[in-house]
Amino acid sequence: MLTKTPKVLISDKLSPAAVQIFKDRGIEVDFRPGLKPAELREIIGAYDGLAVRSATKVTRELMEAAPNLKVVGRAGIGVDNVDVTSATARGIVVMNTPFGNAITTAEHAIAMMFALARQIPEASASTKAGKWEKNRFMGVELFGKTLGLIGCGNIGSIVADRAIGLKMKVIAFDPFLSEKRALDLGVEKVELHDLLHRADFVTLHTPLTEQTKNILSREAIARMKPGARLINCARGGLVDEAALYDALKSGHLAGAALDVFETEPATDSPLFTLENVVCTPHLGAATAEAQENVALQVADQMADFLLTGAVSNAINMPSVTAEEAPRLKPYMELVRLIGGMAGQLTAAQDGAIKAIRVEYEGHAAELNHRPLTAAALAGVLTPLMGAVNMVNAPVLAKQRGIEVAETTVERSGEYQTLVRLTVTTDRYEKSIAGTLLAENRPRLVEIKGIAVEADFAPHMLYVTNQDKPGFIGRFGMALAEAGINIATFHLGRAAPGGDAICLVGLDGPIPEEVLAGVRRLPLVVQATPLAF
Ligand SMILES: NC(=O)C1=CN([C@@H]2O[C@H](COP(=O)(O)OP(=O)(O)OC[C@H]3O[C@@H](n4cnc5c(N)ncnc54)[C@H](O)[C@@H]3O)[C@@H](O)[C@H]2O)C=CC1
Ligand SMILES: O=C(O)CCC(=O)C(=O)O
Repeated sequence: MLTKTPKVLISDKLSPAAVQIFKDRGIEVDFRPGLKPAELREIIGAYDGLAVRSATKVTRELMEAAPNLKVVGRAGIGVDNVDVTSATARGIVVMNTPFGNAITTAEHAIAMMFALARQIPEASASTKAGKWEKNRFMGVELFGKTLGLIGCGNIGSIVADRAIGLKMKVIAFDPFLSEKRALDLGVEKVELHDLLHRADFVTLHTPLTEQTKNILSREAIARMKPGARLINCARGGLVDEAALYDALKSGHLAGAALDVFETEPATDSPLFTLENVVCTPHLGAATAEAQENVALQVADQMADFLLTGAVSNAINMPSVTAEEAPRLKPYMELVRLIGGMAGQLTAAQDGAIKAIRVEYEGHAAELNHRPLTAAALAGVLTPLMGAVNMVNAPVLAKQRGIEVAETTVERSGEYQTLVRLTVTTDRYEKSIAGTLLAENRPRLVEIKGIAVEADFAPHMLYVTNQDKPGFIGRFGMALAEAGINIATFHLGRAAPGGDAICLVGLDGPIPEEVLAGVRRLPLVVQATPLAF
């Protein structure tokens, strides 16, 4: 959430509805579709948000030039034009609009199937050329034919529904499709080789990922039923275009309808020379309704995020609803503080973190924990690794083999609400707990199981000492002699004469030589400056 007016750039042709939403929500917006990559890199540094369709390539290089960028919004479904890994590493939220253009794209796939079955584009061109070639265009019926869906998610299932209405038999290959869902949709779940062997029409509806890339390889195309027809309204990289050309040219396949291509814009392709190929220029989502839907949705989602912290349809972070965002806000601050304290103490003692556990007690147990845990991780990791936020923290923790656990205890203990964070390193386990007081004021209540009640201050000094007479006087003198004012002073101990803690709020950072002096005092075990 920002304190200054956020600034958003729209770099692709989005419906003007998006511009209006941003303006209405009080966000500064620039609408500049068609910028060249170098031009975009030059200006992106000024923006908090970037809204795109598929033309803008949101690369690592672009994001490196965007220190203020917090969110990339994709007005559409596929995010293969966004380097999500780099965005996550830089703490940038990537959102899409998973439903707004699904019906439109499914309708396009059905339209392409009809176009293929009845050779409509060729017949139209011939008729307009005054040829009246009634005998040239002999089609096939869809009725009773088998349609094979590769990918049966949002779009695939709408295609299935429409195809069943056309009395086609629908079979689907999708490893994530449950038998129950398949039954509900009225489709038969099959393996890919079975689908290729049986389908008269094959239609692709998967995202382009490392797993799906080239899913219709030369071998897979060779296994398709002779005379089958292929429809691709998903992504070009799913199909081996050279192998498809050969299969169409040899007559193994009867036709293909392609909305998407390996390289776009596709202005030249051997496939364009074939009569039995129908092409559209990535028009799957191109209806007035779909474009209005995705533009409104992306602008609202981005505005919610920038103005309130609410997160919907993010690819790389847990959701936070608009209702939850204000309730979570004070807890975000609390976990940032206790996480930051744990991180600073860990950094000072130089231990490799093995595990981080976050416990939510009382009211805190009722909240949406995933974003809170992500914010707590960010708090811990920032002092160790630099700018970490709740987007990249879980990934960074995983990369470093840190085990992350959450627990909830619904009944309250001494405090109505409590969050306790425990960091386990090679050498120790250290926990810090905090609560929220009236007006959501964060309050530290426990360090290493020792009760210490303290407010957080921008500059603090954390000292552990032996609980013996003389420490407080010598410590106070050491600071006083250096002209350092103690703003707040809190003590806690495990047992009389045992380990003790002293937490001091200071008006400014403690100078190195004074810190060294404190560390040399008798009874002091360690002293760590903290900044929040
Ligand atoms: N031509 C166009 O203008 C448009 C194209 N699209 C493309 O359509 C794709 C699908 O969109 P939705 O259906 O909304 O996505 P979705 O996420 O709802 O469905 C994708 C389905 O693919 C399945 N899948 C994943 N890996 C698979 C694999 N290895 N083999 C088989 N199935 C696999 C998933 O389980 C999921 O059910 C998008 O990712 C996008 O690339 C989307 C909108 C417009
Ligand atoms: O924005 C567009 O026109 C393309 C839509 C698309 O490919 C998608 O939503 O994945």
